[in-house]
Amino acid sequence: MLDRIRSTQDLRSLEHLELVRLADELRAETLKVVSETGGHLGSSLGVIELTIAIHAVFDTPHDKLLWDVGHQCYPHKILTGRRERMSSLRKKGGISGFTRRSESPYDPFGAAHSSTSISAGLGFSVGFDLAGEEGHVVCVIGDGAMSAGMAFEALNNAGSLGRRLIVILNDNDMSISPSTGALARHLSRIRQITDAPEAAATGRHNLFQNFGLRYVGPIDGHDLHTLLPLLRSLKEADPGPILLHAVTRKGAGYHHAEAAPDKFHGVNPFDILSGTQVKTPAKAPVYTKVFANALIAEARRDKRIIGITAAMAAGTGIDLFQKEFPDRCFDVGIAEQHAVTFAAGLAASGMKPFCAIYSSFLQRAYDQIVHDVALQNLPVRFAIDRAGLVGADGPTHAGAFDIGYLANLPNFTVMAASDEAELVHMVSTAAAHDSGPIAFRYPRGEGTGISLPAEGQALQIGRGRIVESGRHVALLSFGTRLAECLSARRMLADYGISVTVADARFAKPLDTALIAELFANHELLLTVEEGATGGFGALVLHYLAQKGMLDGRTRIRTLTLPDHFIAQASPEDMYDEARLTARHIAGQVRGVLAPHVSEVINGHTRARGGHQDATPQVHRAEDRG
Ligand SMILES: Cc1ncc(C[n+]2csc(CCOP(=O)(O)OP(=O)(O)O)c2C)c(N)n1
Ligand SMILES: CC(=O)[C@@H](O)[C@H](O)COP(=O)(O)O
Ligand SMILES: [Mg+2]
Repeated sequence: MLDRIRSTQDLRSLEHLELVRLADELRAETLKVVSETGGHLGSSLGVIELTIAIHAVFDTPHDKLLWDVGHQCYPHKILTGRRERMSSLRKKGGISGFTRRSESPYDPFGAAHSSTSISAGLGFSVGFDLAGEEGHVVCVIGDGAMSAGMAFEALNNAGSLGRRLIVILNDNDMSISPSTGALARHLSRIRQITDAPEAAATGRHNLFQNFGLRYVGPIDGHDLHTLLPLLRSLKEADPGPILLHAVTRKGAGYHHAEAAPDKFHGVNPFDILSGTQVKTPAKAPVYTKVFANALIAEARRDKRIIGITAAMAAGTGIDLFQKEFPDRCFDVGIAEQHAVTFAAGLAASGMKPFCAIYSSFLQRAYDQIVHDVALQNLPVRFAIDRAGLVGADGPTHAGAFDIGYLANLPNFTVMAASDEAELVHMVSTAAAHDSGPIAFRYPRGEGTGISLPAEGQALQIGRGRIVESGRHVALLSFGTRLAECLSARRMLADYGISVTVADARFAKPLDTALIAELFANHELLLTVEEGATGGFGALVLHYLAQKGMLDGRTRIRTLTLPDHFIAQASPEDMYDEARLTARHIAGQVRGVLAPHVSEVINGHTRARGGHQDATPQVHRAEDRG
């Protein structure tokens, strides 16, 4: 059956029973693809029937189908002309793991960050009206995504505008982990109506109806015999917003995923029979685990320490904290804005809240960071995981901007761990720092393998460290590019170029003494960061300019992420494209010095402050204080 589908037009010509058979084939194909590529399995298996029914009833791509988050879009992609390319899913040059406008007309709107579909869908609906065009808009949003404030902003507007819009709530009672919050309870109450008709009366006026949407359901989201006629009737219904409540099972049709829907939310390639995922042996602990253990150690000493996550308990390691401190741990649902201001309230009440949020998801809470935290100088601690480039999730999940968007805020202290030992110390530093907001960032994945300190030591705020000394060039790293800087140092030694490598540790407050010394005592200062332009390097330049030190005698370059979004690939390949690897750093040094390299190496450079041979007398590597 699947072989007959070249476009959704073909799908619309299938008989009912052929669609039922197609569902089995589509489920098997989705399972096979993801077992080979890895990716978001559970949510994709949960929408097989919904995907078929929507494309069978609506005239896609003219009618717009929006997938919230988009992580469940693999069956949609298989049915909309991308079947042959699915083996490239989430790989370099391959199919994205989320919907993308540039990929297909069947993807009218990109996604990956949750809870955007109703807003965008309403935009398309009003767009049809204003263009005088007939068209339907269907938004599929999960119960987890529905818990975000943005979804309610959209419902509020949709309910009042009264435009034609079909919202399908894909309710599997799961986010990544089990759904939390009052909405989850409300949905479970509504779901019970199917089992207890007498309860129907009480369920009549549910939340969605009170928002002005016609509510239909709850129905079995896996039953095509129900879905197909119902969607056809909704398509012909009078214009106005409708919410269809479809009850599904995350991982439906694959027993391993149904039994452990959290474990099968995002998977590595796996063996279908056993459900065993392929895992490369870890060379070092992952940063997330190091953070969680360090926070637990601090929380044992200080009962004011609170852990907060926005529906990413496992992803941030807060689930480990929750095991030991259930009363001091809060999963607020997909609600980053609320998480930040909730933390601000806790800080104002004398607690020590640690808000553990991925860098890219934290973008959603920027005004709360500025208005509720920075402006009031409240000591909220931000544990920013997935800083820098993350790999298969691609540009939507890149932690590219937090340095710039935090270090420009008054009262903030902004740190980046250069390795997992530094991360332990930064957790202690944040725990001890009660005079204002403080953030520390660290990447997805494994550390360097450096031995971890038995106990974290609070760092002296605003102090960086020299890791290796040299004479000609200084590499000042902010974050985990430090390892690449040390490799570049070894490469440059082969050309007779002697390199100092320093770990800035802080983007705010800057270690101005270290920067001034490095700048005064080297031919070239290079800053390196896993962030977009306008972050650490810009702040160093700003400082040197303000001090009138940019006199041309010392050269300076700032290495940052490029001014374009980098498509998914392995993190290594993405950093290669970003030109932030050791060979790029070394190449940049040689490029800048090229015309003068012999003078530089032989010490016959321009008249300078007489420090030619002095190794900068600043903080030593062992100086943790
Ligand atoms: C703003 C934002 N925060 C967090 C996430 C991480 N995330 C991806 S999927 C997901 C759970 C979504 O649950 P639901 O909408 O119910 O979809 P399901 O996986 O159950 O199909 C979360 C929290 C995200 N994508 N965007
Ligand atoms: C779809 C989504 O946003 C999450 O599932 C995200 O992909 C998790 O990222 P990590 O795999 O880095 O935890
Ligand atoms: Mg769900």
